Amino acid sequence: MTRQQPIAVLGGGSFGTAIANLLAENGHHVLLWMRDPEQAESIRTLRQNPRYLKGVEILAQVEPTTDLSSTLDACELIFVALPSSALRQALQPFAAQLGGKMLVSTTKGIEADGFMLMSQILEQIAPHARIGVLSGPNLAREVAEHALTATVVASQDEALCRSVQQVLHGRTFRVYASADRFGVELGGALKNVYAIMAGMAAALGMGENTRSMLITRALAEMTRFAVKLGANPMTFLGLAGVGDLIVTCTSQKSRNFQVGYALGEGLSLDEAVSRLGEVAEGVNTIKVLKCKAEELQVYMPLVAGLHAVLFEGRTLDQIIGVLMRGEPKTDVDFISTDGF
Ligand SMILES: NC(=O)C1=CN([C@@H]2O[C@H](COP(=O)(O)OP(=O)(O)OC[C@H]3O[C@@H](n4cnc5c(N)ncnc54)[C@H](OP(=O)(O)O)[C@@H]3O)[C@@H](O)[C@H]2O)C=CC1
Ligand SMILES: O=C(CO)COP(=O)(O)O
Repeated sequence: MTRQQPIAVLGGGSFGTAIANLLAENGHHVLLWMRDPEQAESIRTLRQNPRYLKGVEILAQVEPTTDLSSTLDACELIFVALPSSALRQALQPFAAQLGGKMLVSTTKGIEADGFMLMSQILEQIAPHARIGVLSGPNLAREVAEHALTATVVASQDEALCRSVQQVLHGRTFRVYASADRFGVELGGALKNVYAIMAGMAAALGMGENTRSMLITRALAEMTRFAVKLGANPMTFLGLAGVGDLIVTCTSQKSRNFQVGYALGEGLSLDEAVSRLGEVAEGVNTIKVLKCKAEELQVYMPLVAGLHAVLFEGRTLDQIIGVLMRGEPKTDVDFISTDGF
């Protein structure tokens, strides 16, 4: 990739916009693809995204576009910041243009059919592309407002990791590399579910002990699940595991947390989602995860509990009772007993 070649960001939502601005700050020409011509025109003329990240100035080097085919042709490095529900449908028609490109998913969701992560979908659509993921504790607004932030680029393709580090690393944004693409991506998708629970607990006035218990047991539960799928548990101790879990379970800026908060205030799930008006991936992930955990026979009491409240007509009080009175367990699953 030459310095003159533009970099593509697909998706004109909060995260796509934040990433596009970071790249532009580092001197790159960015093609920010979105589906809505009116939104593109507003960005072109007002240098603000009218719907997402209000108040954030979009730099001149970010060029909004609605022409996906030309965007893909012009760029070798492509960040994908589309919701998980849209990624396959948006890119499948352009599969022939993706061979040899570096495709980096920033999307933290799971496709129900086949339990596929977004980078696996990219791999399926474009078997000859070079694939990576970007994930970590990266609330879009904080990234855009230059809060000191770290993230992880994960791929077995070391050159791809280096390219992403080169273009994104900057004054306020540090990019760490990992070879564990699956673990990094799974961490980003799973934590959304626990952020919904944390939002509910916050709305109900539960205390800091409760939040700490929830985060820690969530980490145990998601790690147990990931190990069953063959992931490396150590990845969950990094930014894309516990790092992202902490930020989404403690911040009102997290959309998944906000959905949980609204549920805790007594709104229905539909009301909570429509009040948000943005993507909260955890709402779909909880369904997919519950099924997969049952199929794999992984013990995930928090996931089962949230699912029961959202979709099986159980009350939160009933579920809290079940969780707290469950049989006593050991604290850390992965402590070796052979001398360490
Ligand atoms: N926001 C954050 O803090 C972070 C988000 N992420 C991940 O990034 C992904 C995107 O989230 P985010 O940017 O926040 O979401 P937003 O809700 O802010 O924006 C979603 C964007 O996707 C577009 N979109 C929706 N459906 C389609 C479609 N079928 N075709 C083309 N474009 C479509 C929307 O367009 P329109 O406006 O026209 O509907 C909008 O531009 C999620 O998986 C999220 O988990 C990752 C890290 C941080
Ligand atoms: O993934 C995120 C922060 O790392 C954003 O979380 P939300 O999608 O819940 O806003």
